[in-house]
Amino acid sequence: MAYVGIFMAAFTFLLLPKIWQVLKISLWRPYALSRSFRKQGVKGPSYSLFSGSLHEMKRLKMDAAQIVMDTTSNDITPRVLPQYHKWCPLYGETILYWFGTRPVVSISDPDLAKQILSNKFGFYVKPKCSPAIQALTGNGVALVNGGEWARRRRIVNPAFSMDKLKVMVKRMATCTVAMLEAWKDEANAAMDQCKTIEMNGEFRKLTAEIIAYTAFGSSYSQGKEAFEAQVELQHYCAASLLDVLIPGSHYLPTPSNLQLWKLDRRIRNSLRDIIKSRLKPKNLDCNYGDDLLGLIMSASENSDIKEGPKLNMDEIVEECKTFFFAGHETSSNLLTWTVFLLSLHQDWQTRLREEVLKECGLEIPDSDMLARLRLVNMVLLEALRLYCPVVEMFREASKDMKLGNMMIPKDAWVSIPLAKIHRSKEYWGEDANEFNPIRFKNGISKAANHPNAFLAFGIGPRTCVGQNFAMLEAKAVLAMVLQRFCFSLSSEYKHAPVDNLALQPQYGLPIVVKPLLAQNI
Ligand code: HEM
Repeated sequence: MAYVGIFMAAFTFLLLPKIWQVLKISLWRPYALSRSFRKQGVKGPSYSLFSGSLHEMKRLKMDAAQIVMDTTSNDITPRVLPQYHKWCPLYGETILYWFGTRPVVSISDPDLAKQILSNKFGFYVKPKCSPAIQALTGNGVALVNGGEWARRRRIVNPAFSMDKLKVMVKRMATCTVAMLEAWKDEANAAMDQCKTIEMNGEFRKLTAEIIAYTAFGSSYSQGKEAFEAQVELQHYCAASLLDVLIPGSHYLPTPSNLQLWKLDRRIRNSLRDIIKSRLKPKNLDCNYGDDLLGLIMSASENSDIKEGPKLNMDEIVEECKTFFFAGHETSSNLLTWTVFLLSLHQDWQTRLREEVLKECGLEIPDSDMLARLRLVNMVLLEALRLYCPVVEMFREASKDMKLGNMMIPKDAWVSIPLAKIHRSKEYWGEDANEFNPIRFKNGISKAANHPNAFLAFGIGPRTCVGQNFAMLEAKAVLAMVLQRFCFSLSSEYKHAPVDNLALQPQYGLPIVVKPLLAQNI
């Protein structure tokens, strides 16, 4: 009898509160929040126990992945953001849905997006990612929040200043020449001097080379090894994005966790070795080199940061991973989609080639030449608008927040679907889905009838730290391609943009390249 009493007492005091907690999170809160949002005029798909809207989203994504679009259509939302394509006609532009038990409010109004992304007090924070995503992207400046973020951003910023980037253009060009030489050899070996090349794969390799070279300079081959493991890791993460997260499951030695831990160890060890080799013999003037790693190590030593210590070894490792992840997928996809658009719009390809030959001749472009490429810049921005590598951004409300006419409760997420905002007719006009680089002739803020309708690099304090790097890299690579080749879309191409952590062509981008005979470079 006594045991039963003890059991009942334990049940009452230990288990009941837990059960109540689970019921509150998985039943009561979704019910109460759905009601409260409905009163504020915000509707959405109904909540399913534990999985929220995840199963529906997964199903819609799987169905969308079967669609092959018309090659000339730039309307990628049904394929890339199928959930909004289905839900918006039913519930309106602002939608409440559920990542498991977590409420997410999707915002498509640039004014509200600006309020979220530019919040002065940092009340909308970056949401905590799954351990797999953290291992992949690095728990660096892109993921941390608050004072920790400010400390890291201050250390990282100077490495991306324009004068430092100018030096890096040479390294970007060196990597590009090697790739283009290989293309030329392959094309010249063909009877008709034409060669079909899968551009997405080529640009991924190239941007990985560039980031490894600009990040690690002389330690480049060691850095490449680490980054190759990171690419492998990406396959595990992309597959698990819409899985329902079971608390604690990342500690279990499942086959995929074991593989993930192994890759993570390999990445860390390689990066630690590189950093250690820079530290000895100890550099007295704290000059660790002019590559990204060296600049960050120097900035960390020299900075007059009051709050908190300078970056330690593990933190530098995380920043290196962040640069690689943030810097190579996005940039390669910008190049991929720009080449795709220029293959379809041969008139623009000719115009850009004329501009490049006028400003750079047949020389390897330097940063001053690149700065004069106005049309190239406009085309890159238009490619970023139509095929933005990051299709959606998320933030978490760190306290109850008033947003427009809505109350966003603490812990709720807000999503900003860039790909949708970028093709809204309300902001971009009737030709929102057309390729029209001229719209950027007076700069980004005047391209649409709302100054914040272009969000490819984010806005506010957490805007992309590598955007100048990315634009210089894209201009340099594109200019060098245009100097040497004309190109057109292969008949094998299937138009199927897909969001695998960045916007990619699902079946690759086969492009027919032909060396320009007049340009013997
Ligand atoms: C076309 C190329 C690129 C695009 C479209 C892009 C896009 C973005 C976007 C949208 C954000 C903001 C994300 C958010 O607020 O949730 C971001 C942040 C960031 N990007 Fe990029 N990015 C590109 C290239 C790069 C490169 C080349 C690097 C570094 C080498 C880089 C490093 C970062 C970092 C570190 C952050 C986090 C900044 C912070 O939170 O303070 N990005 N990027």
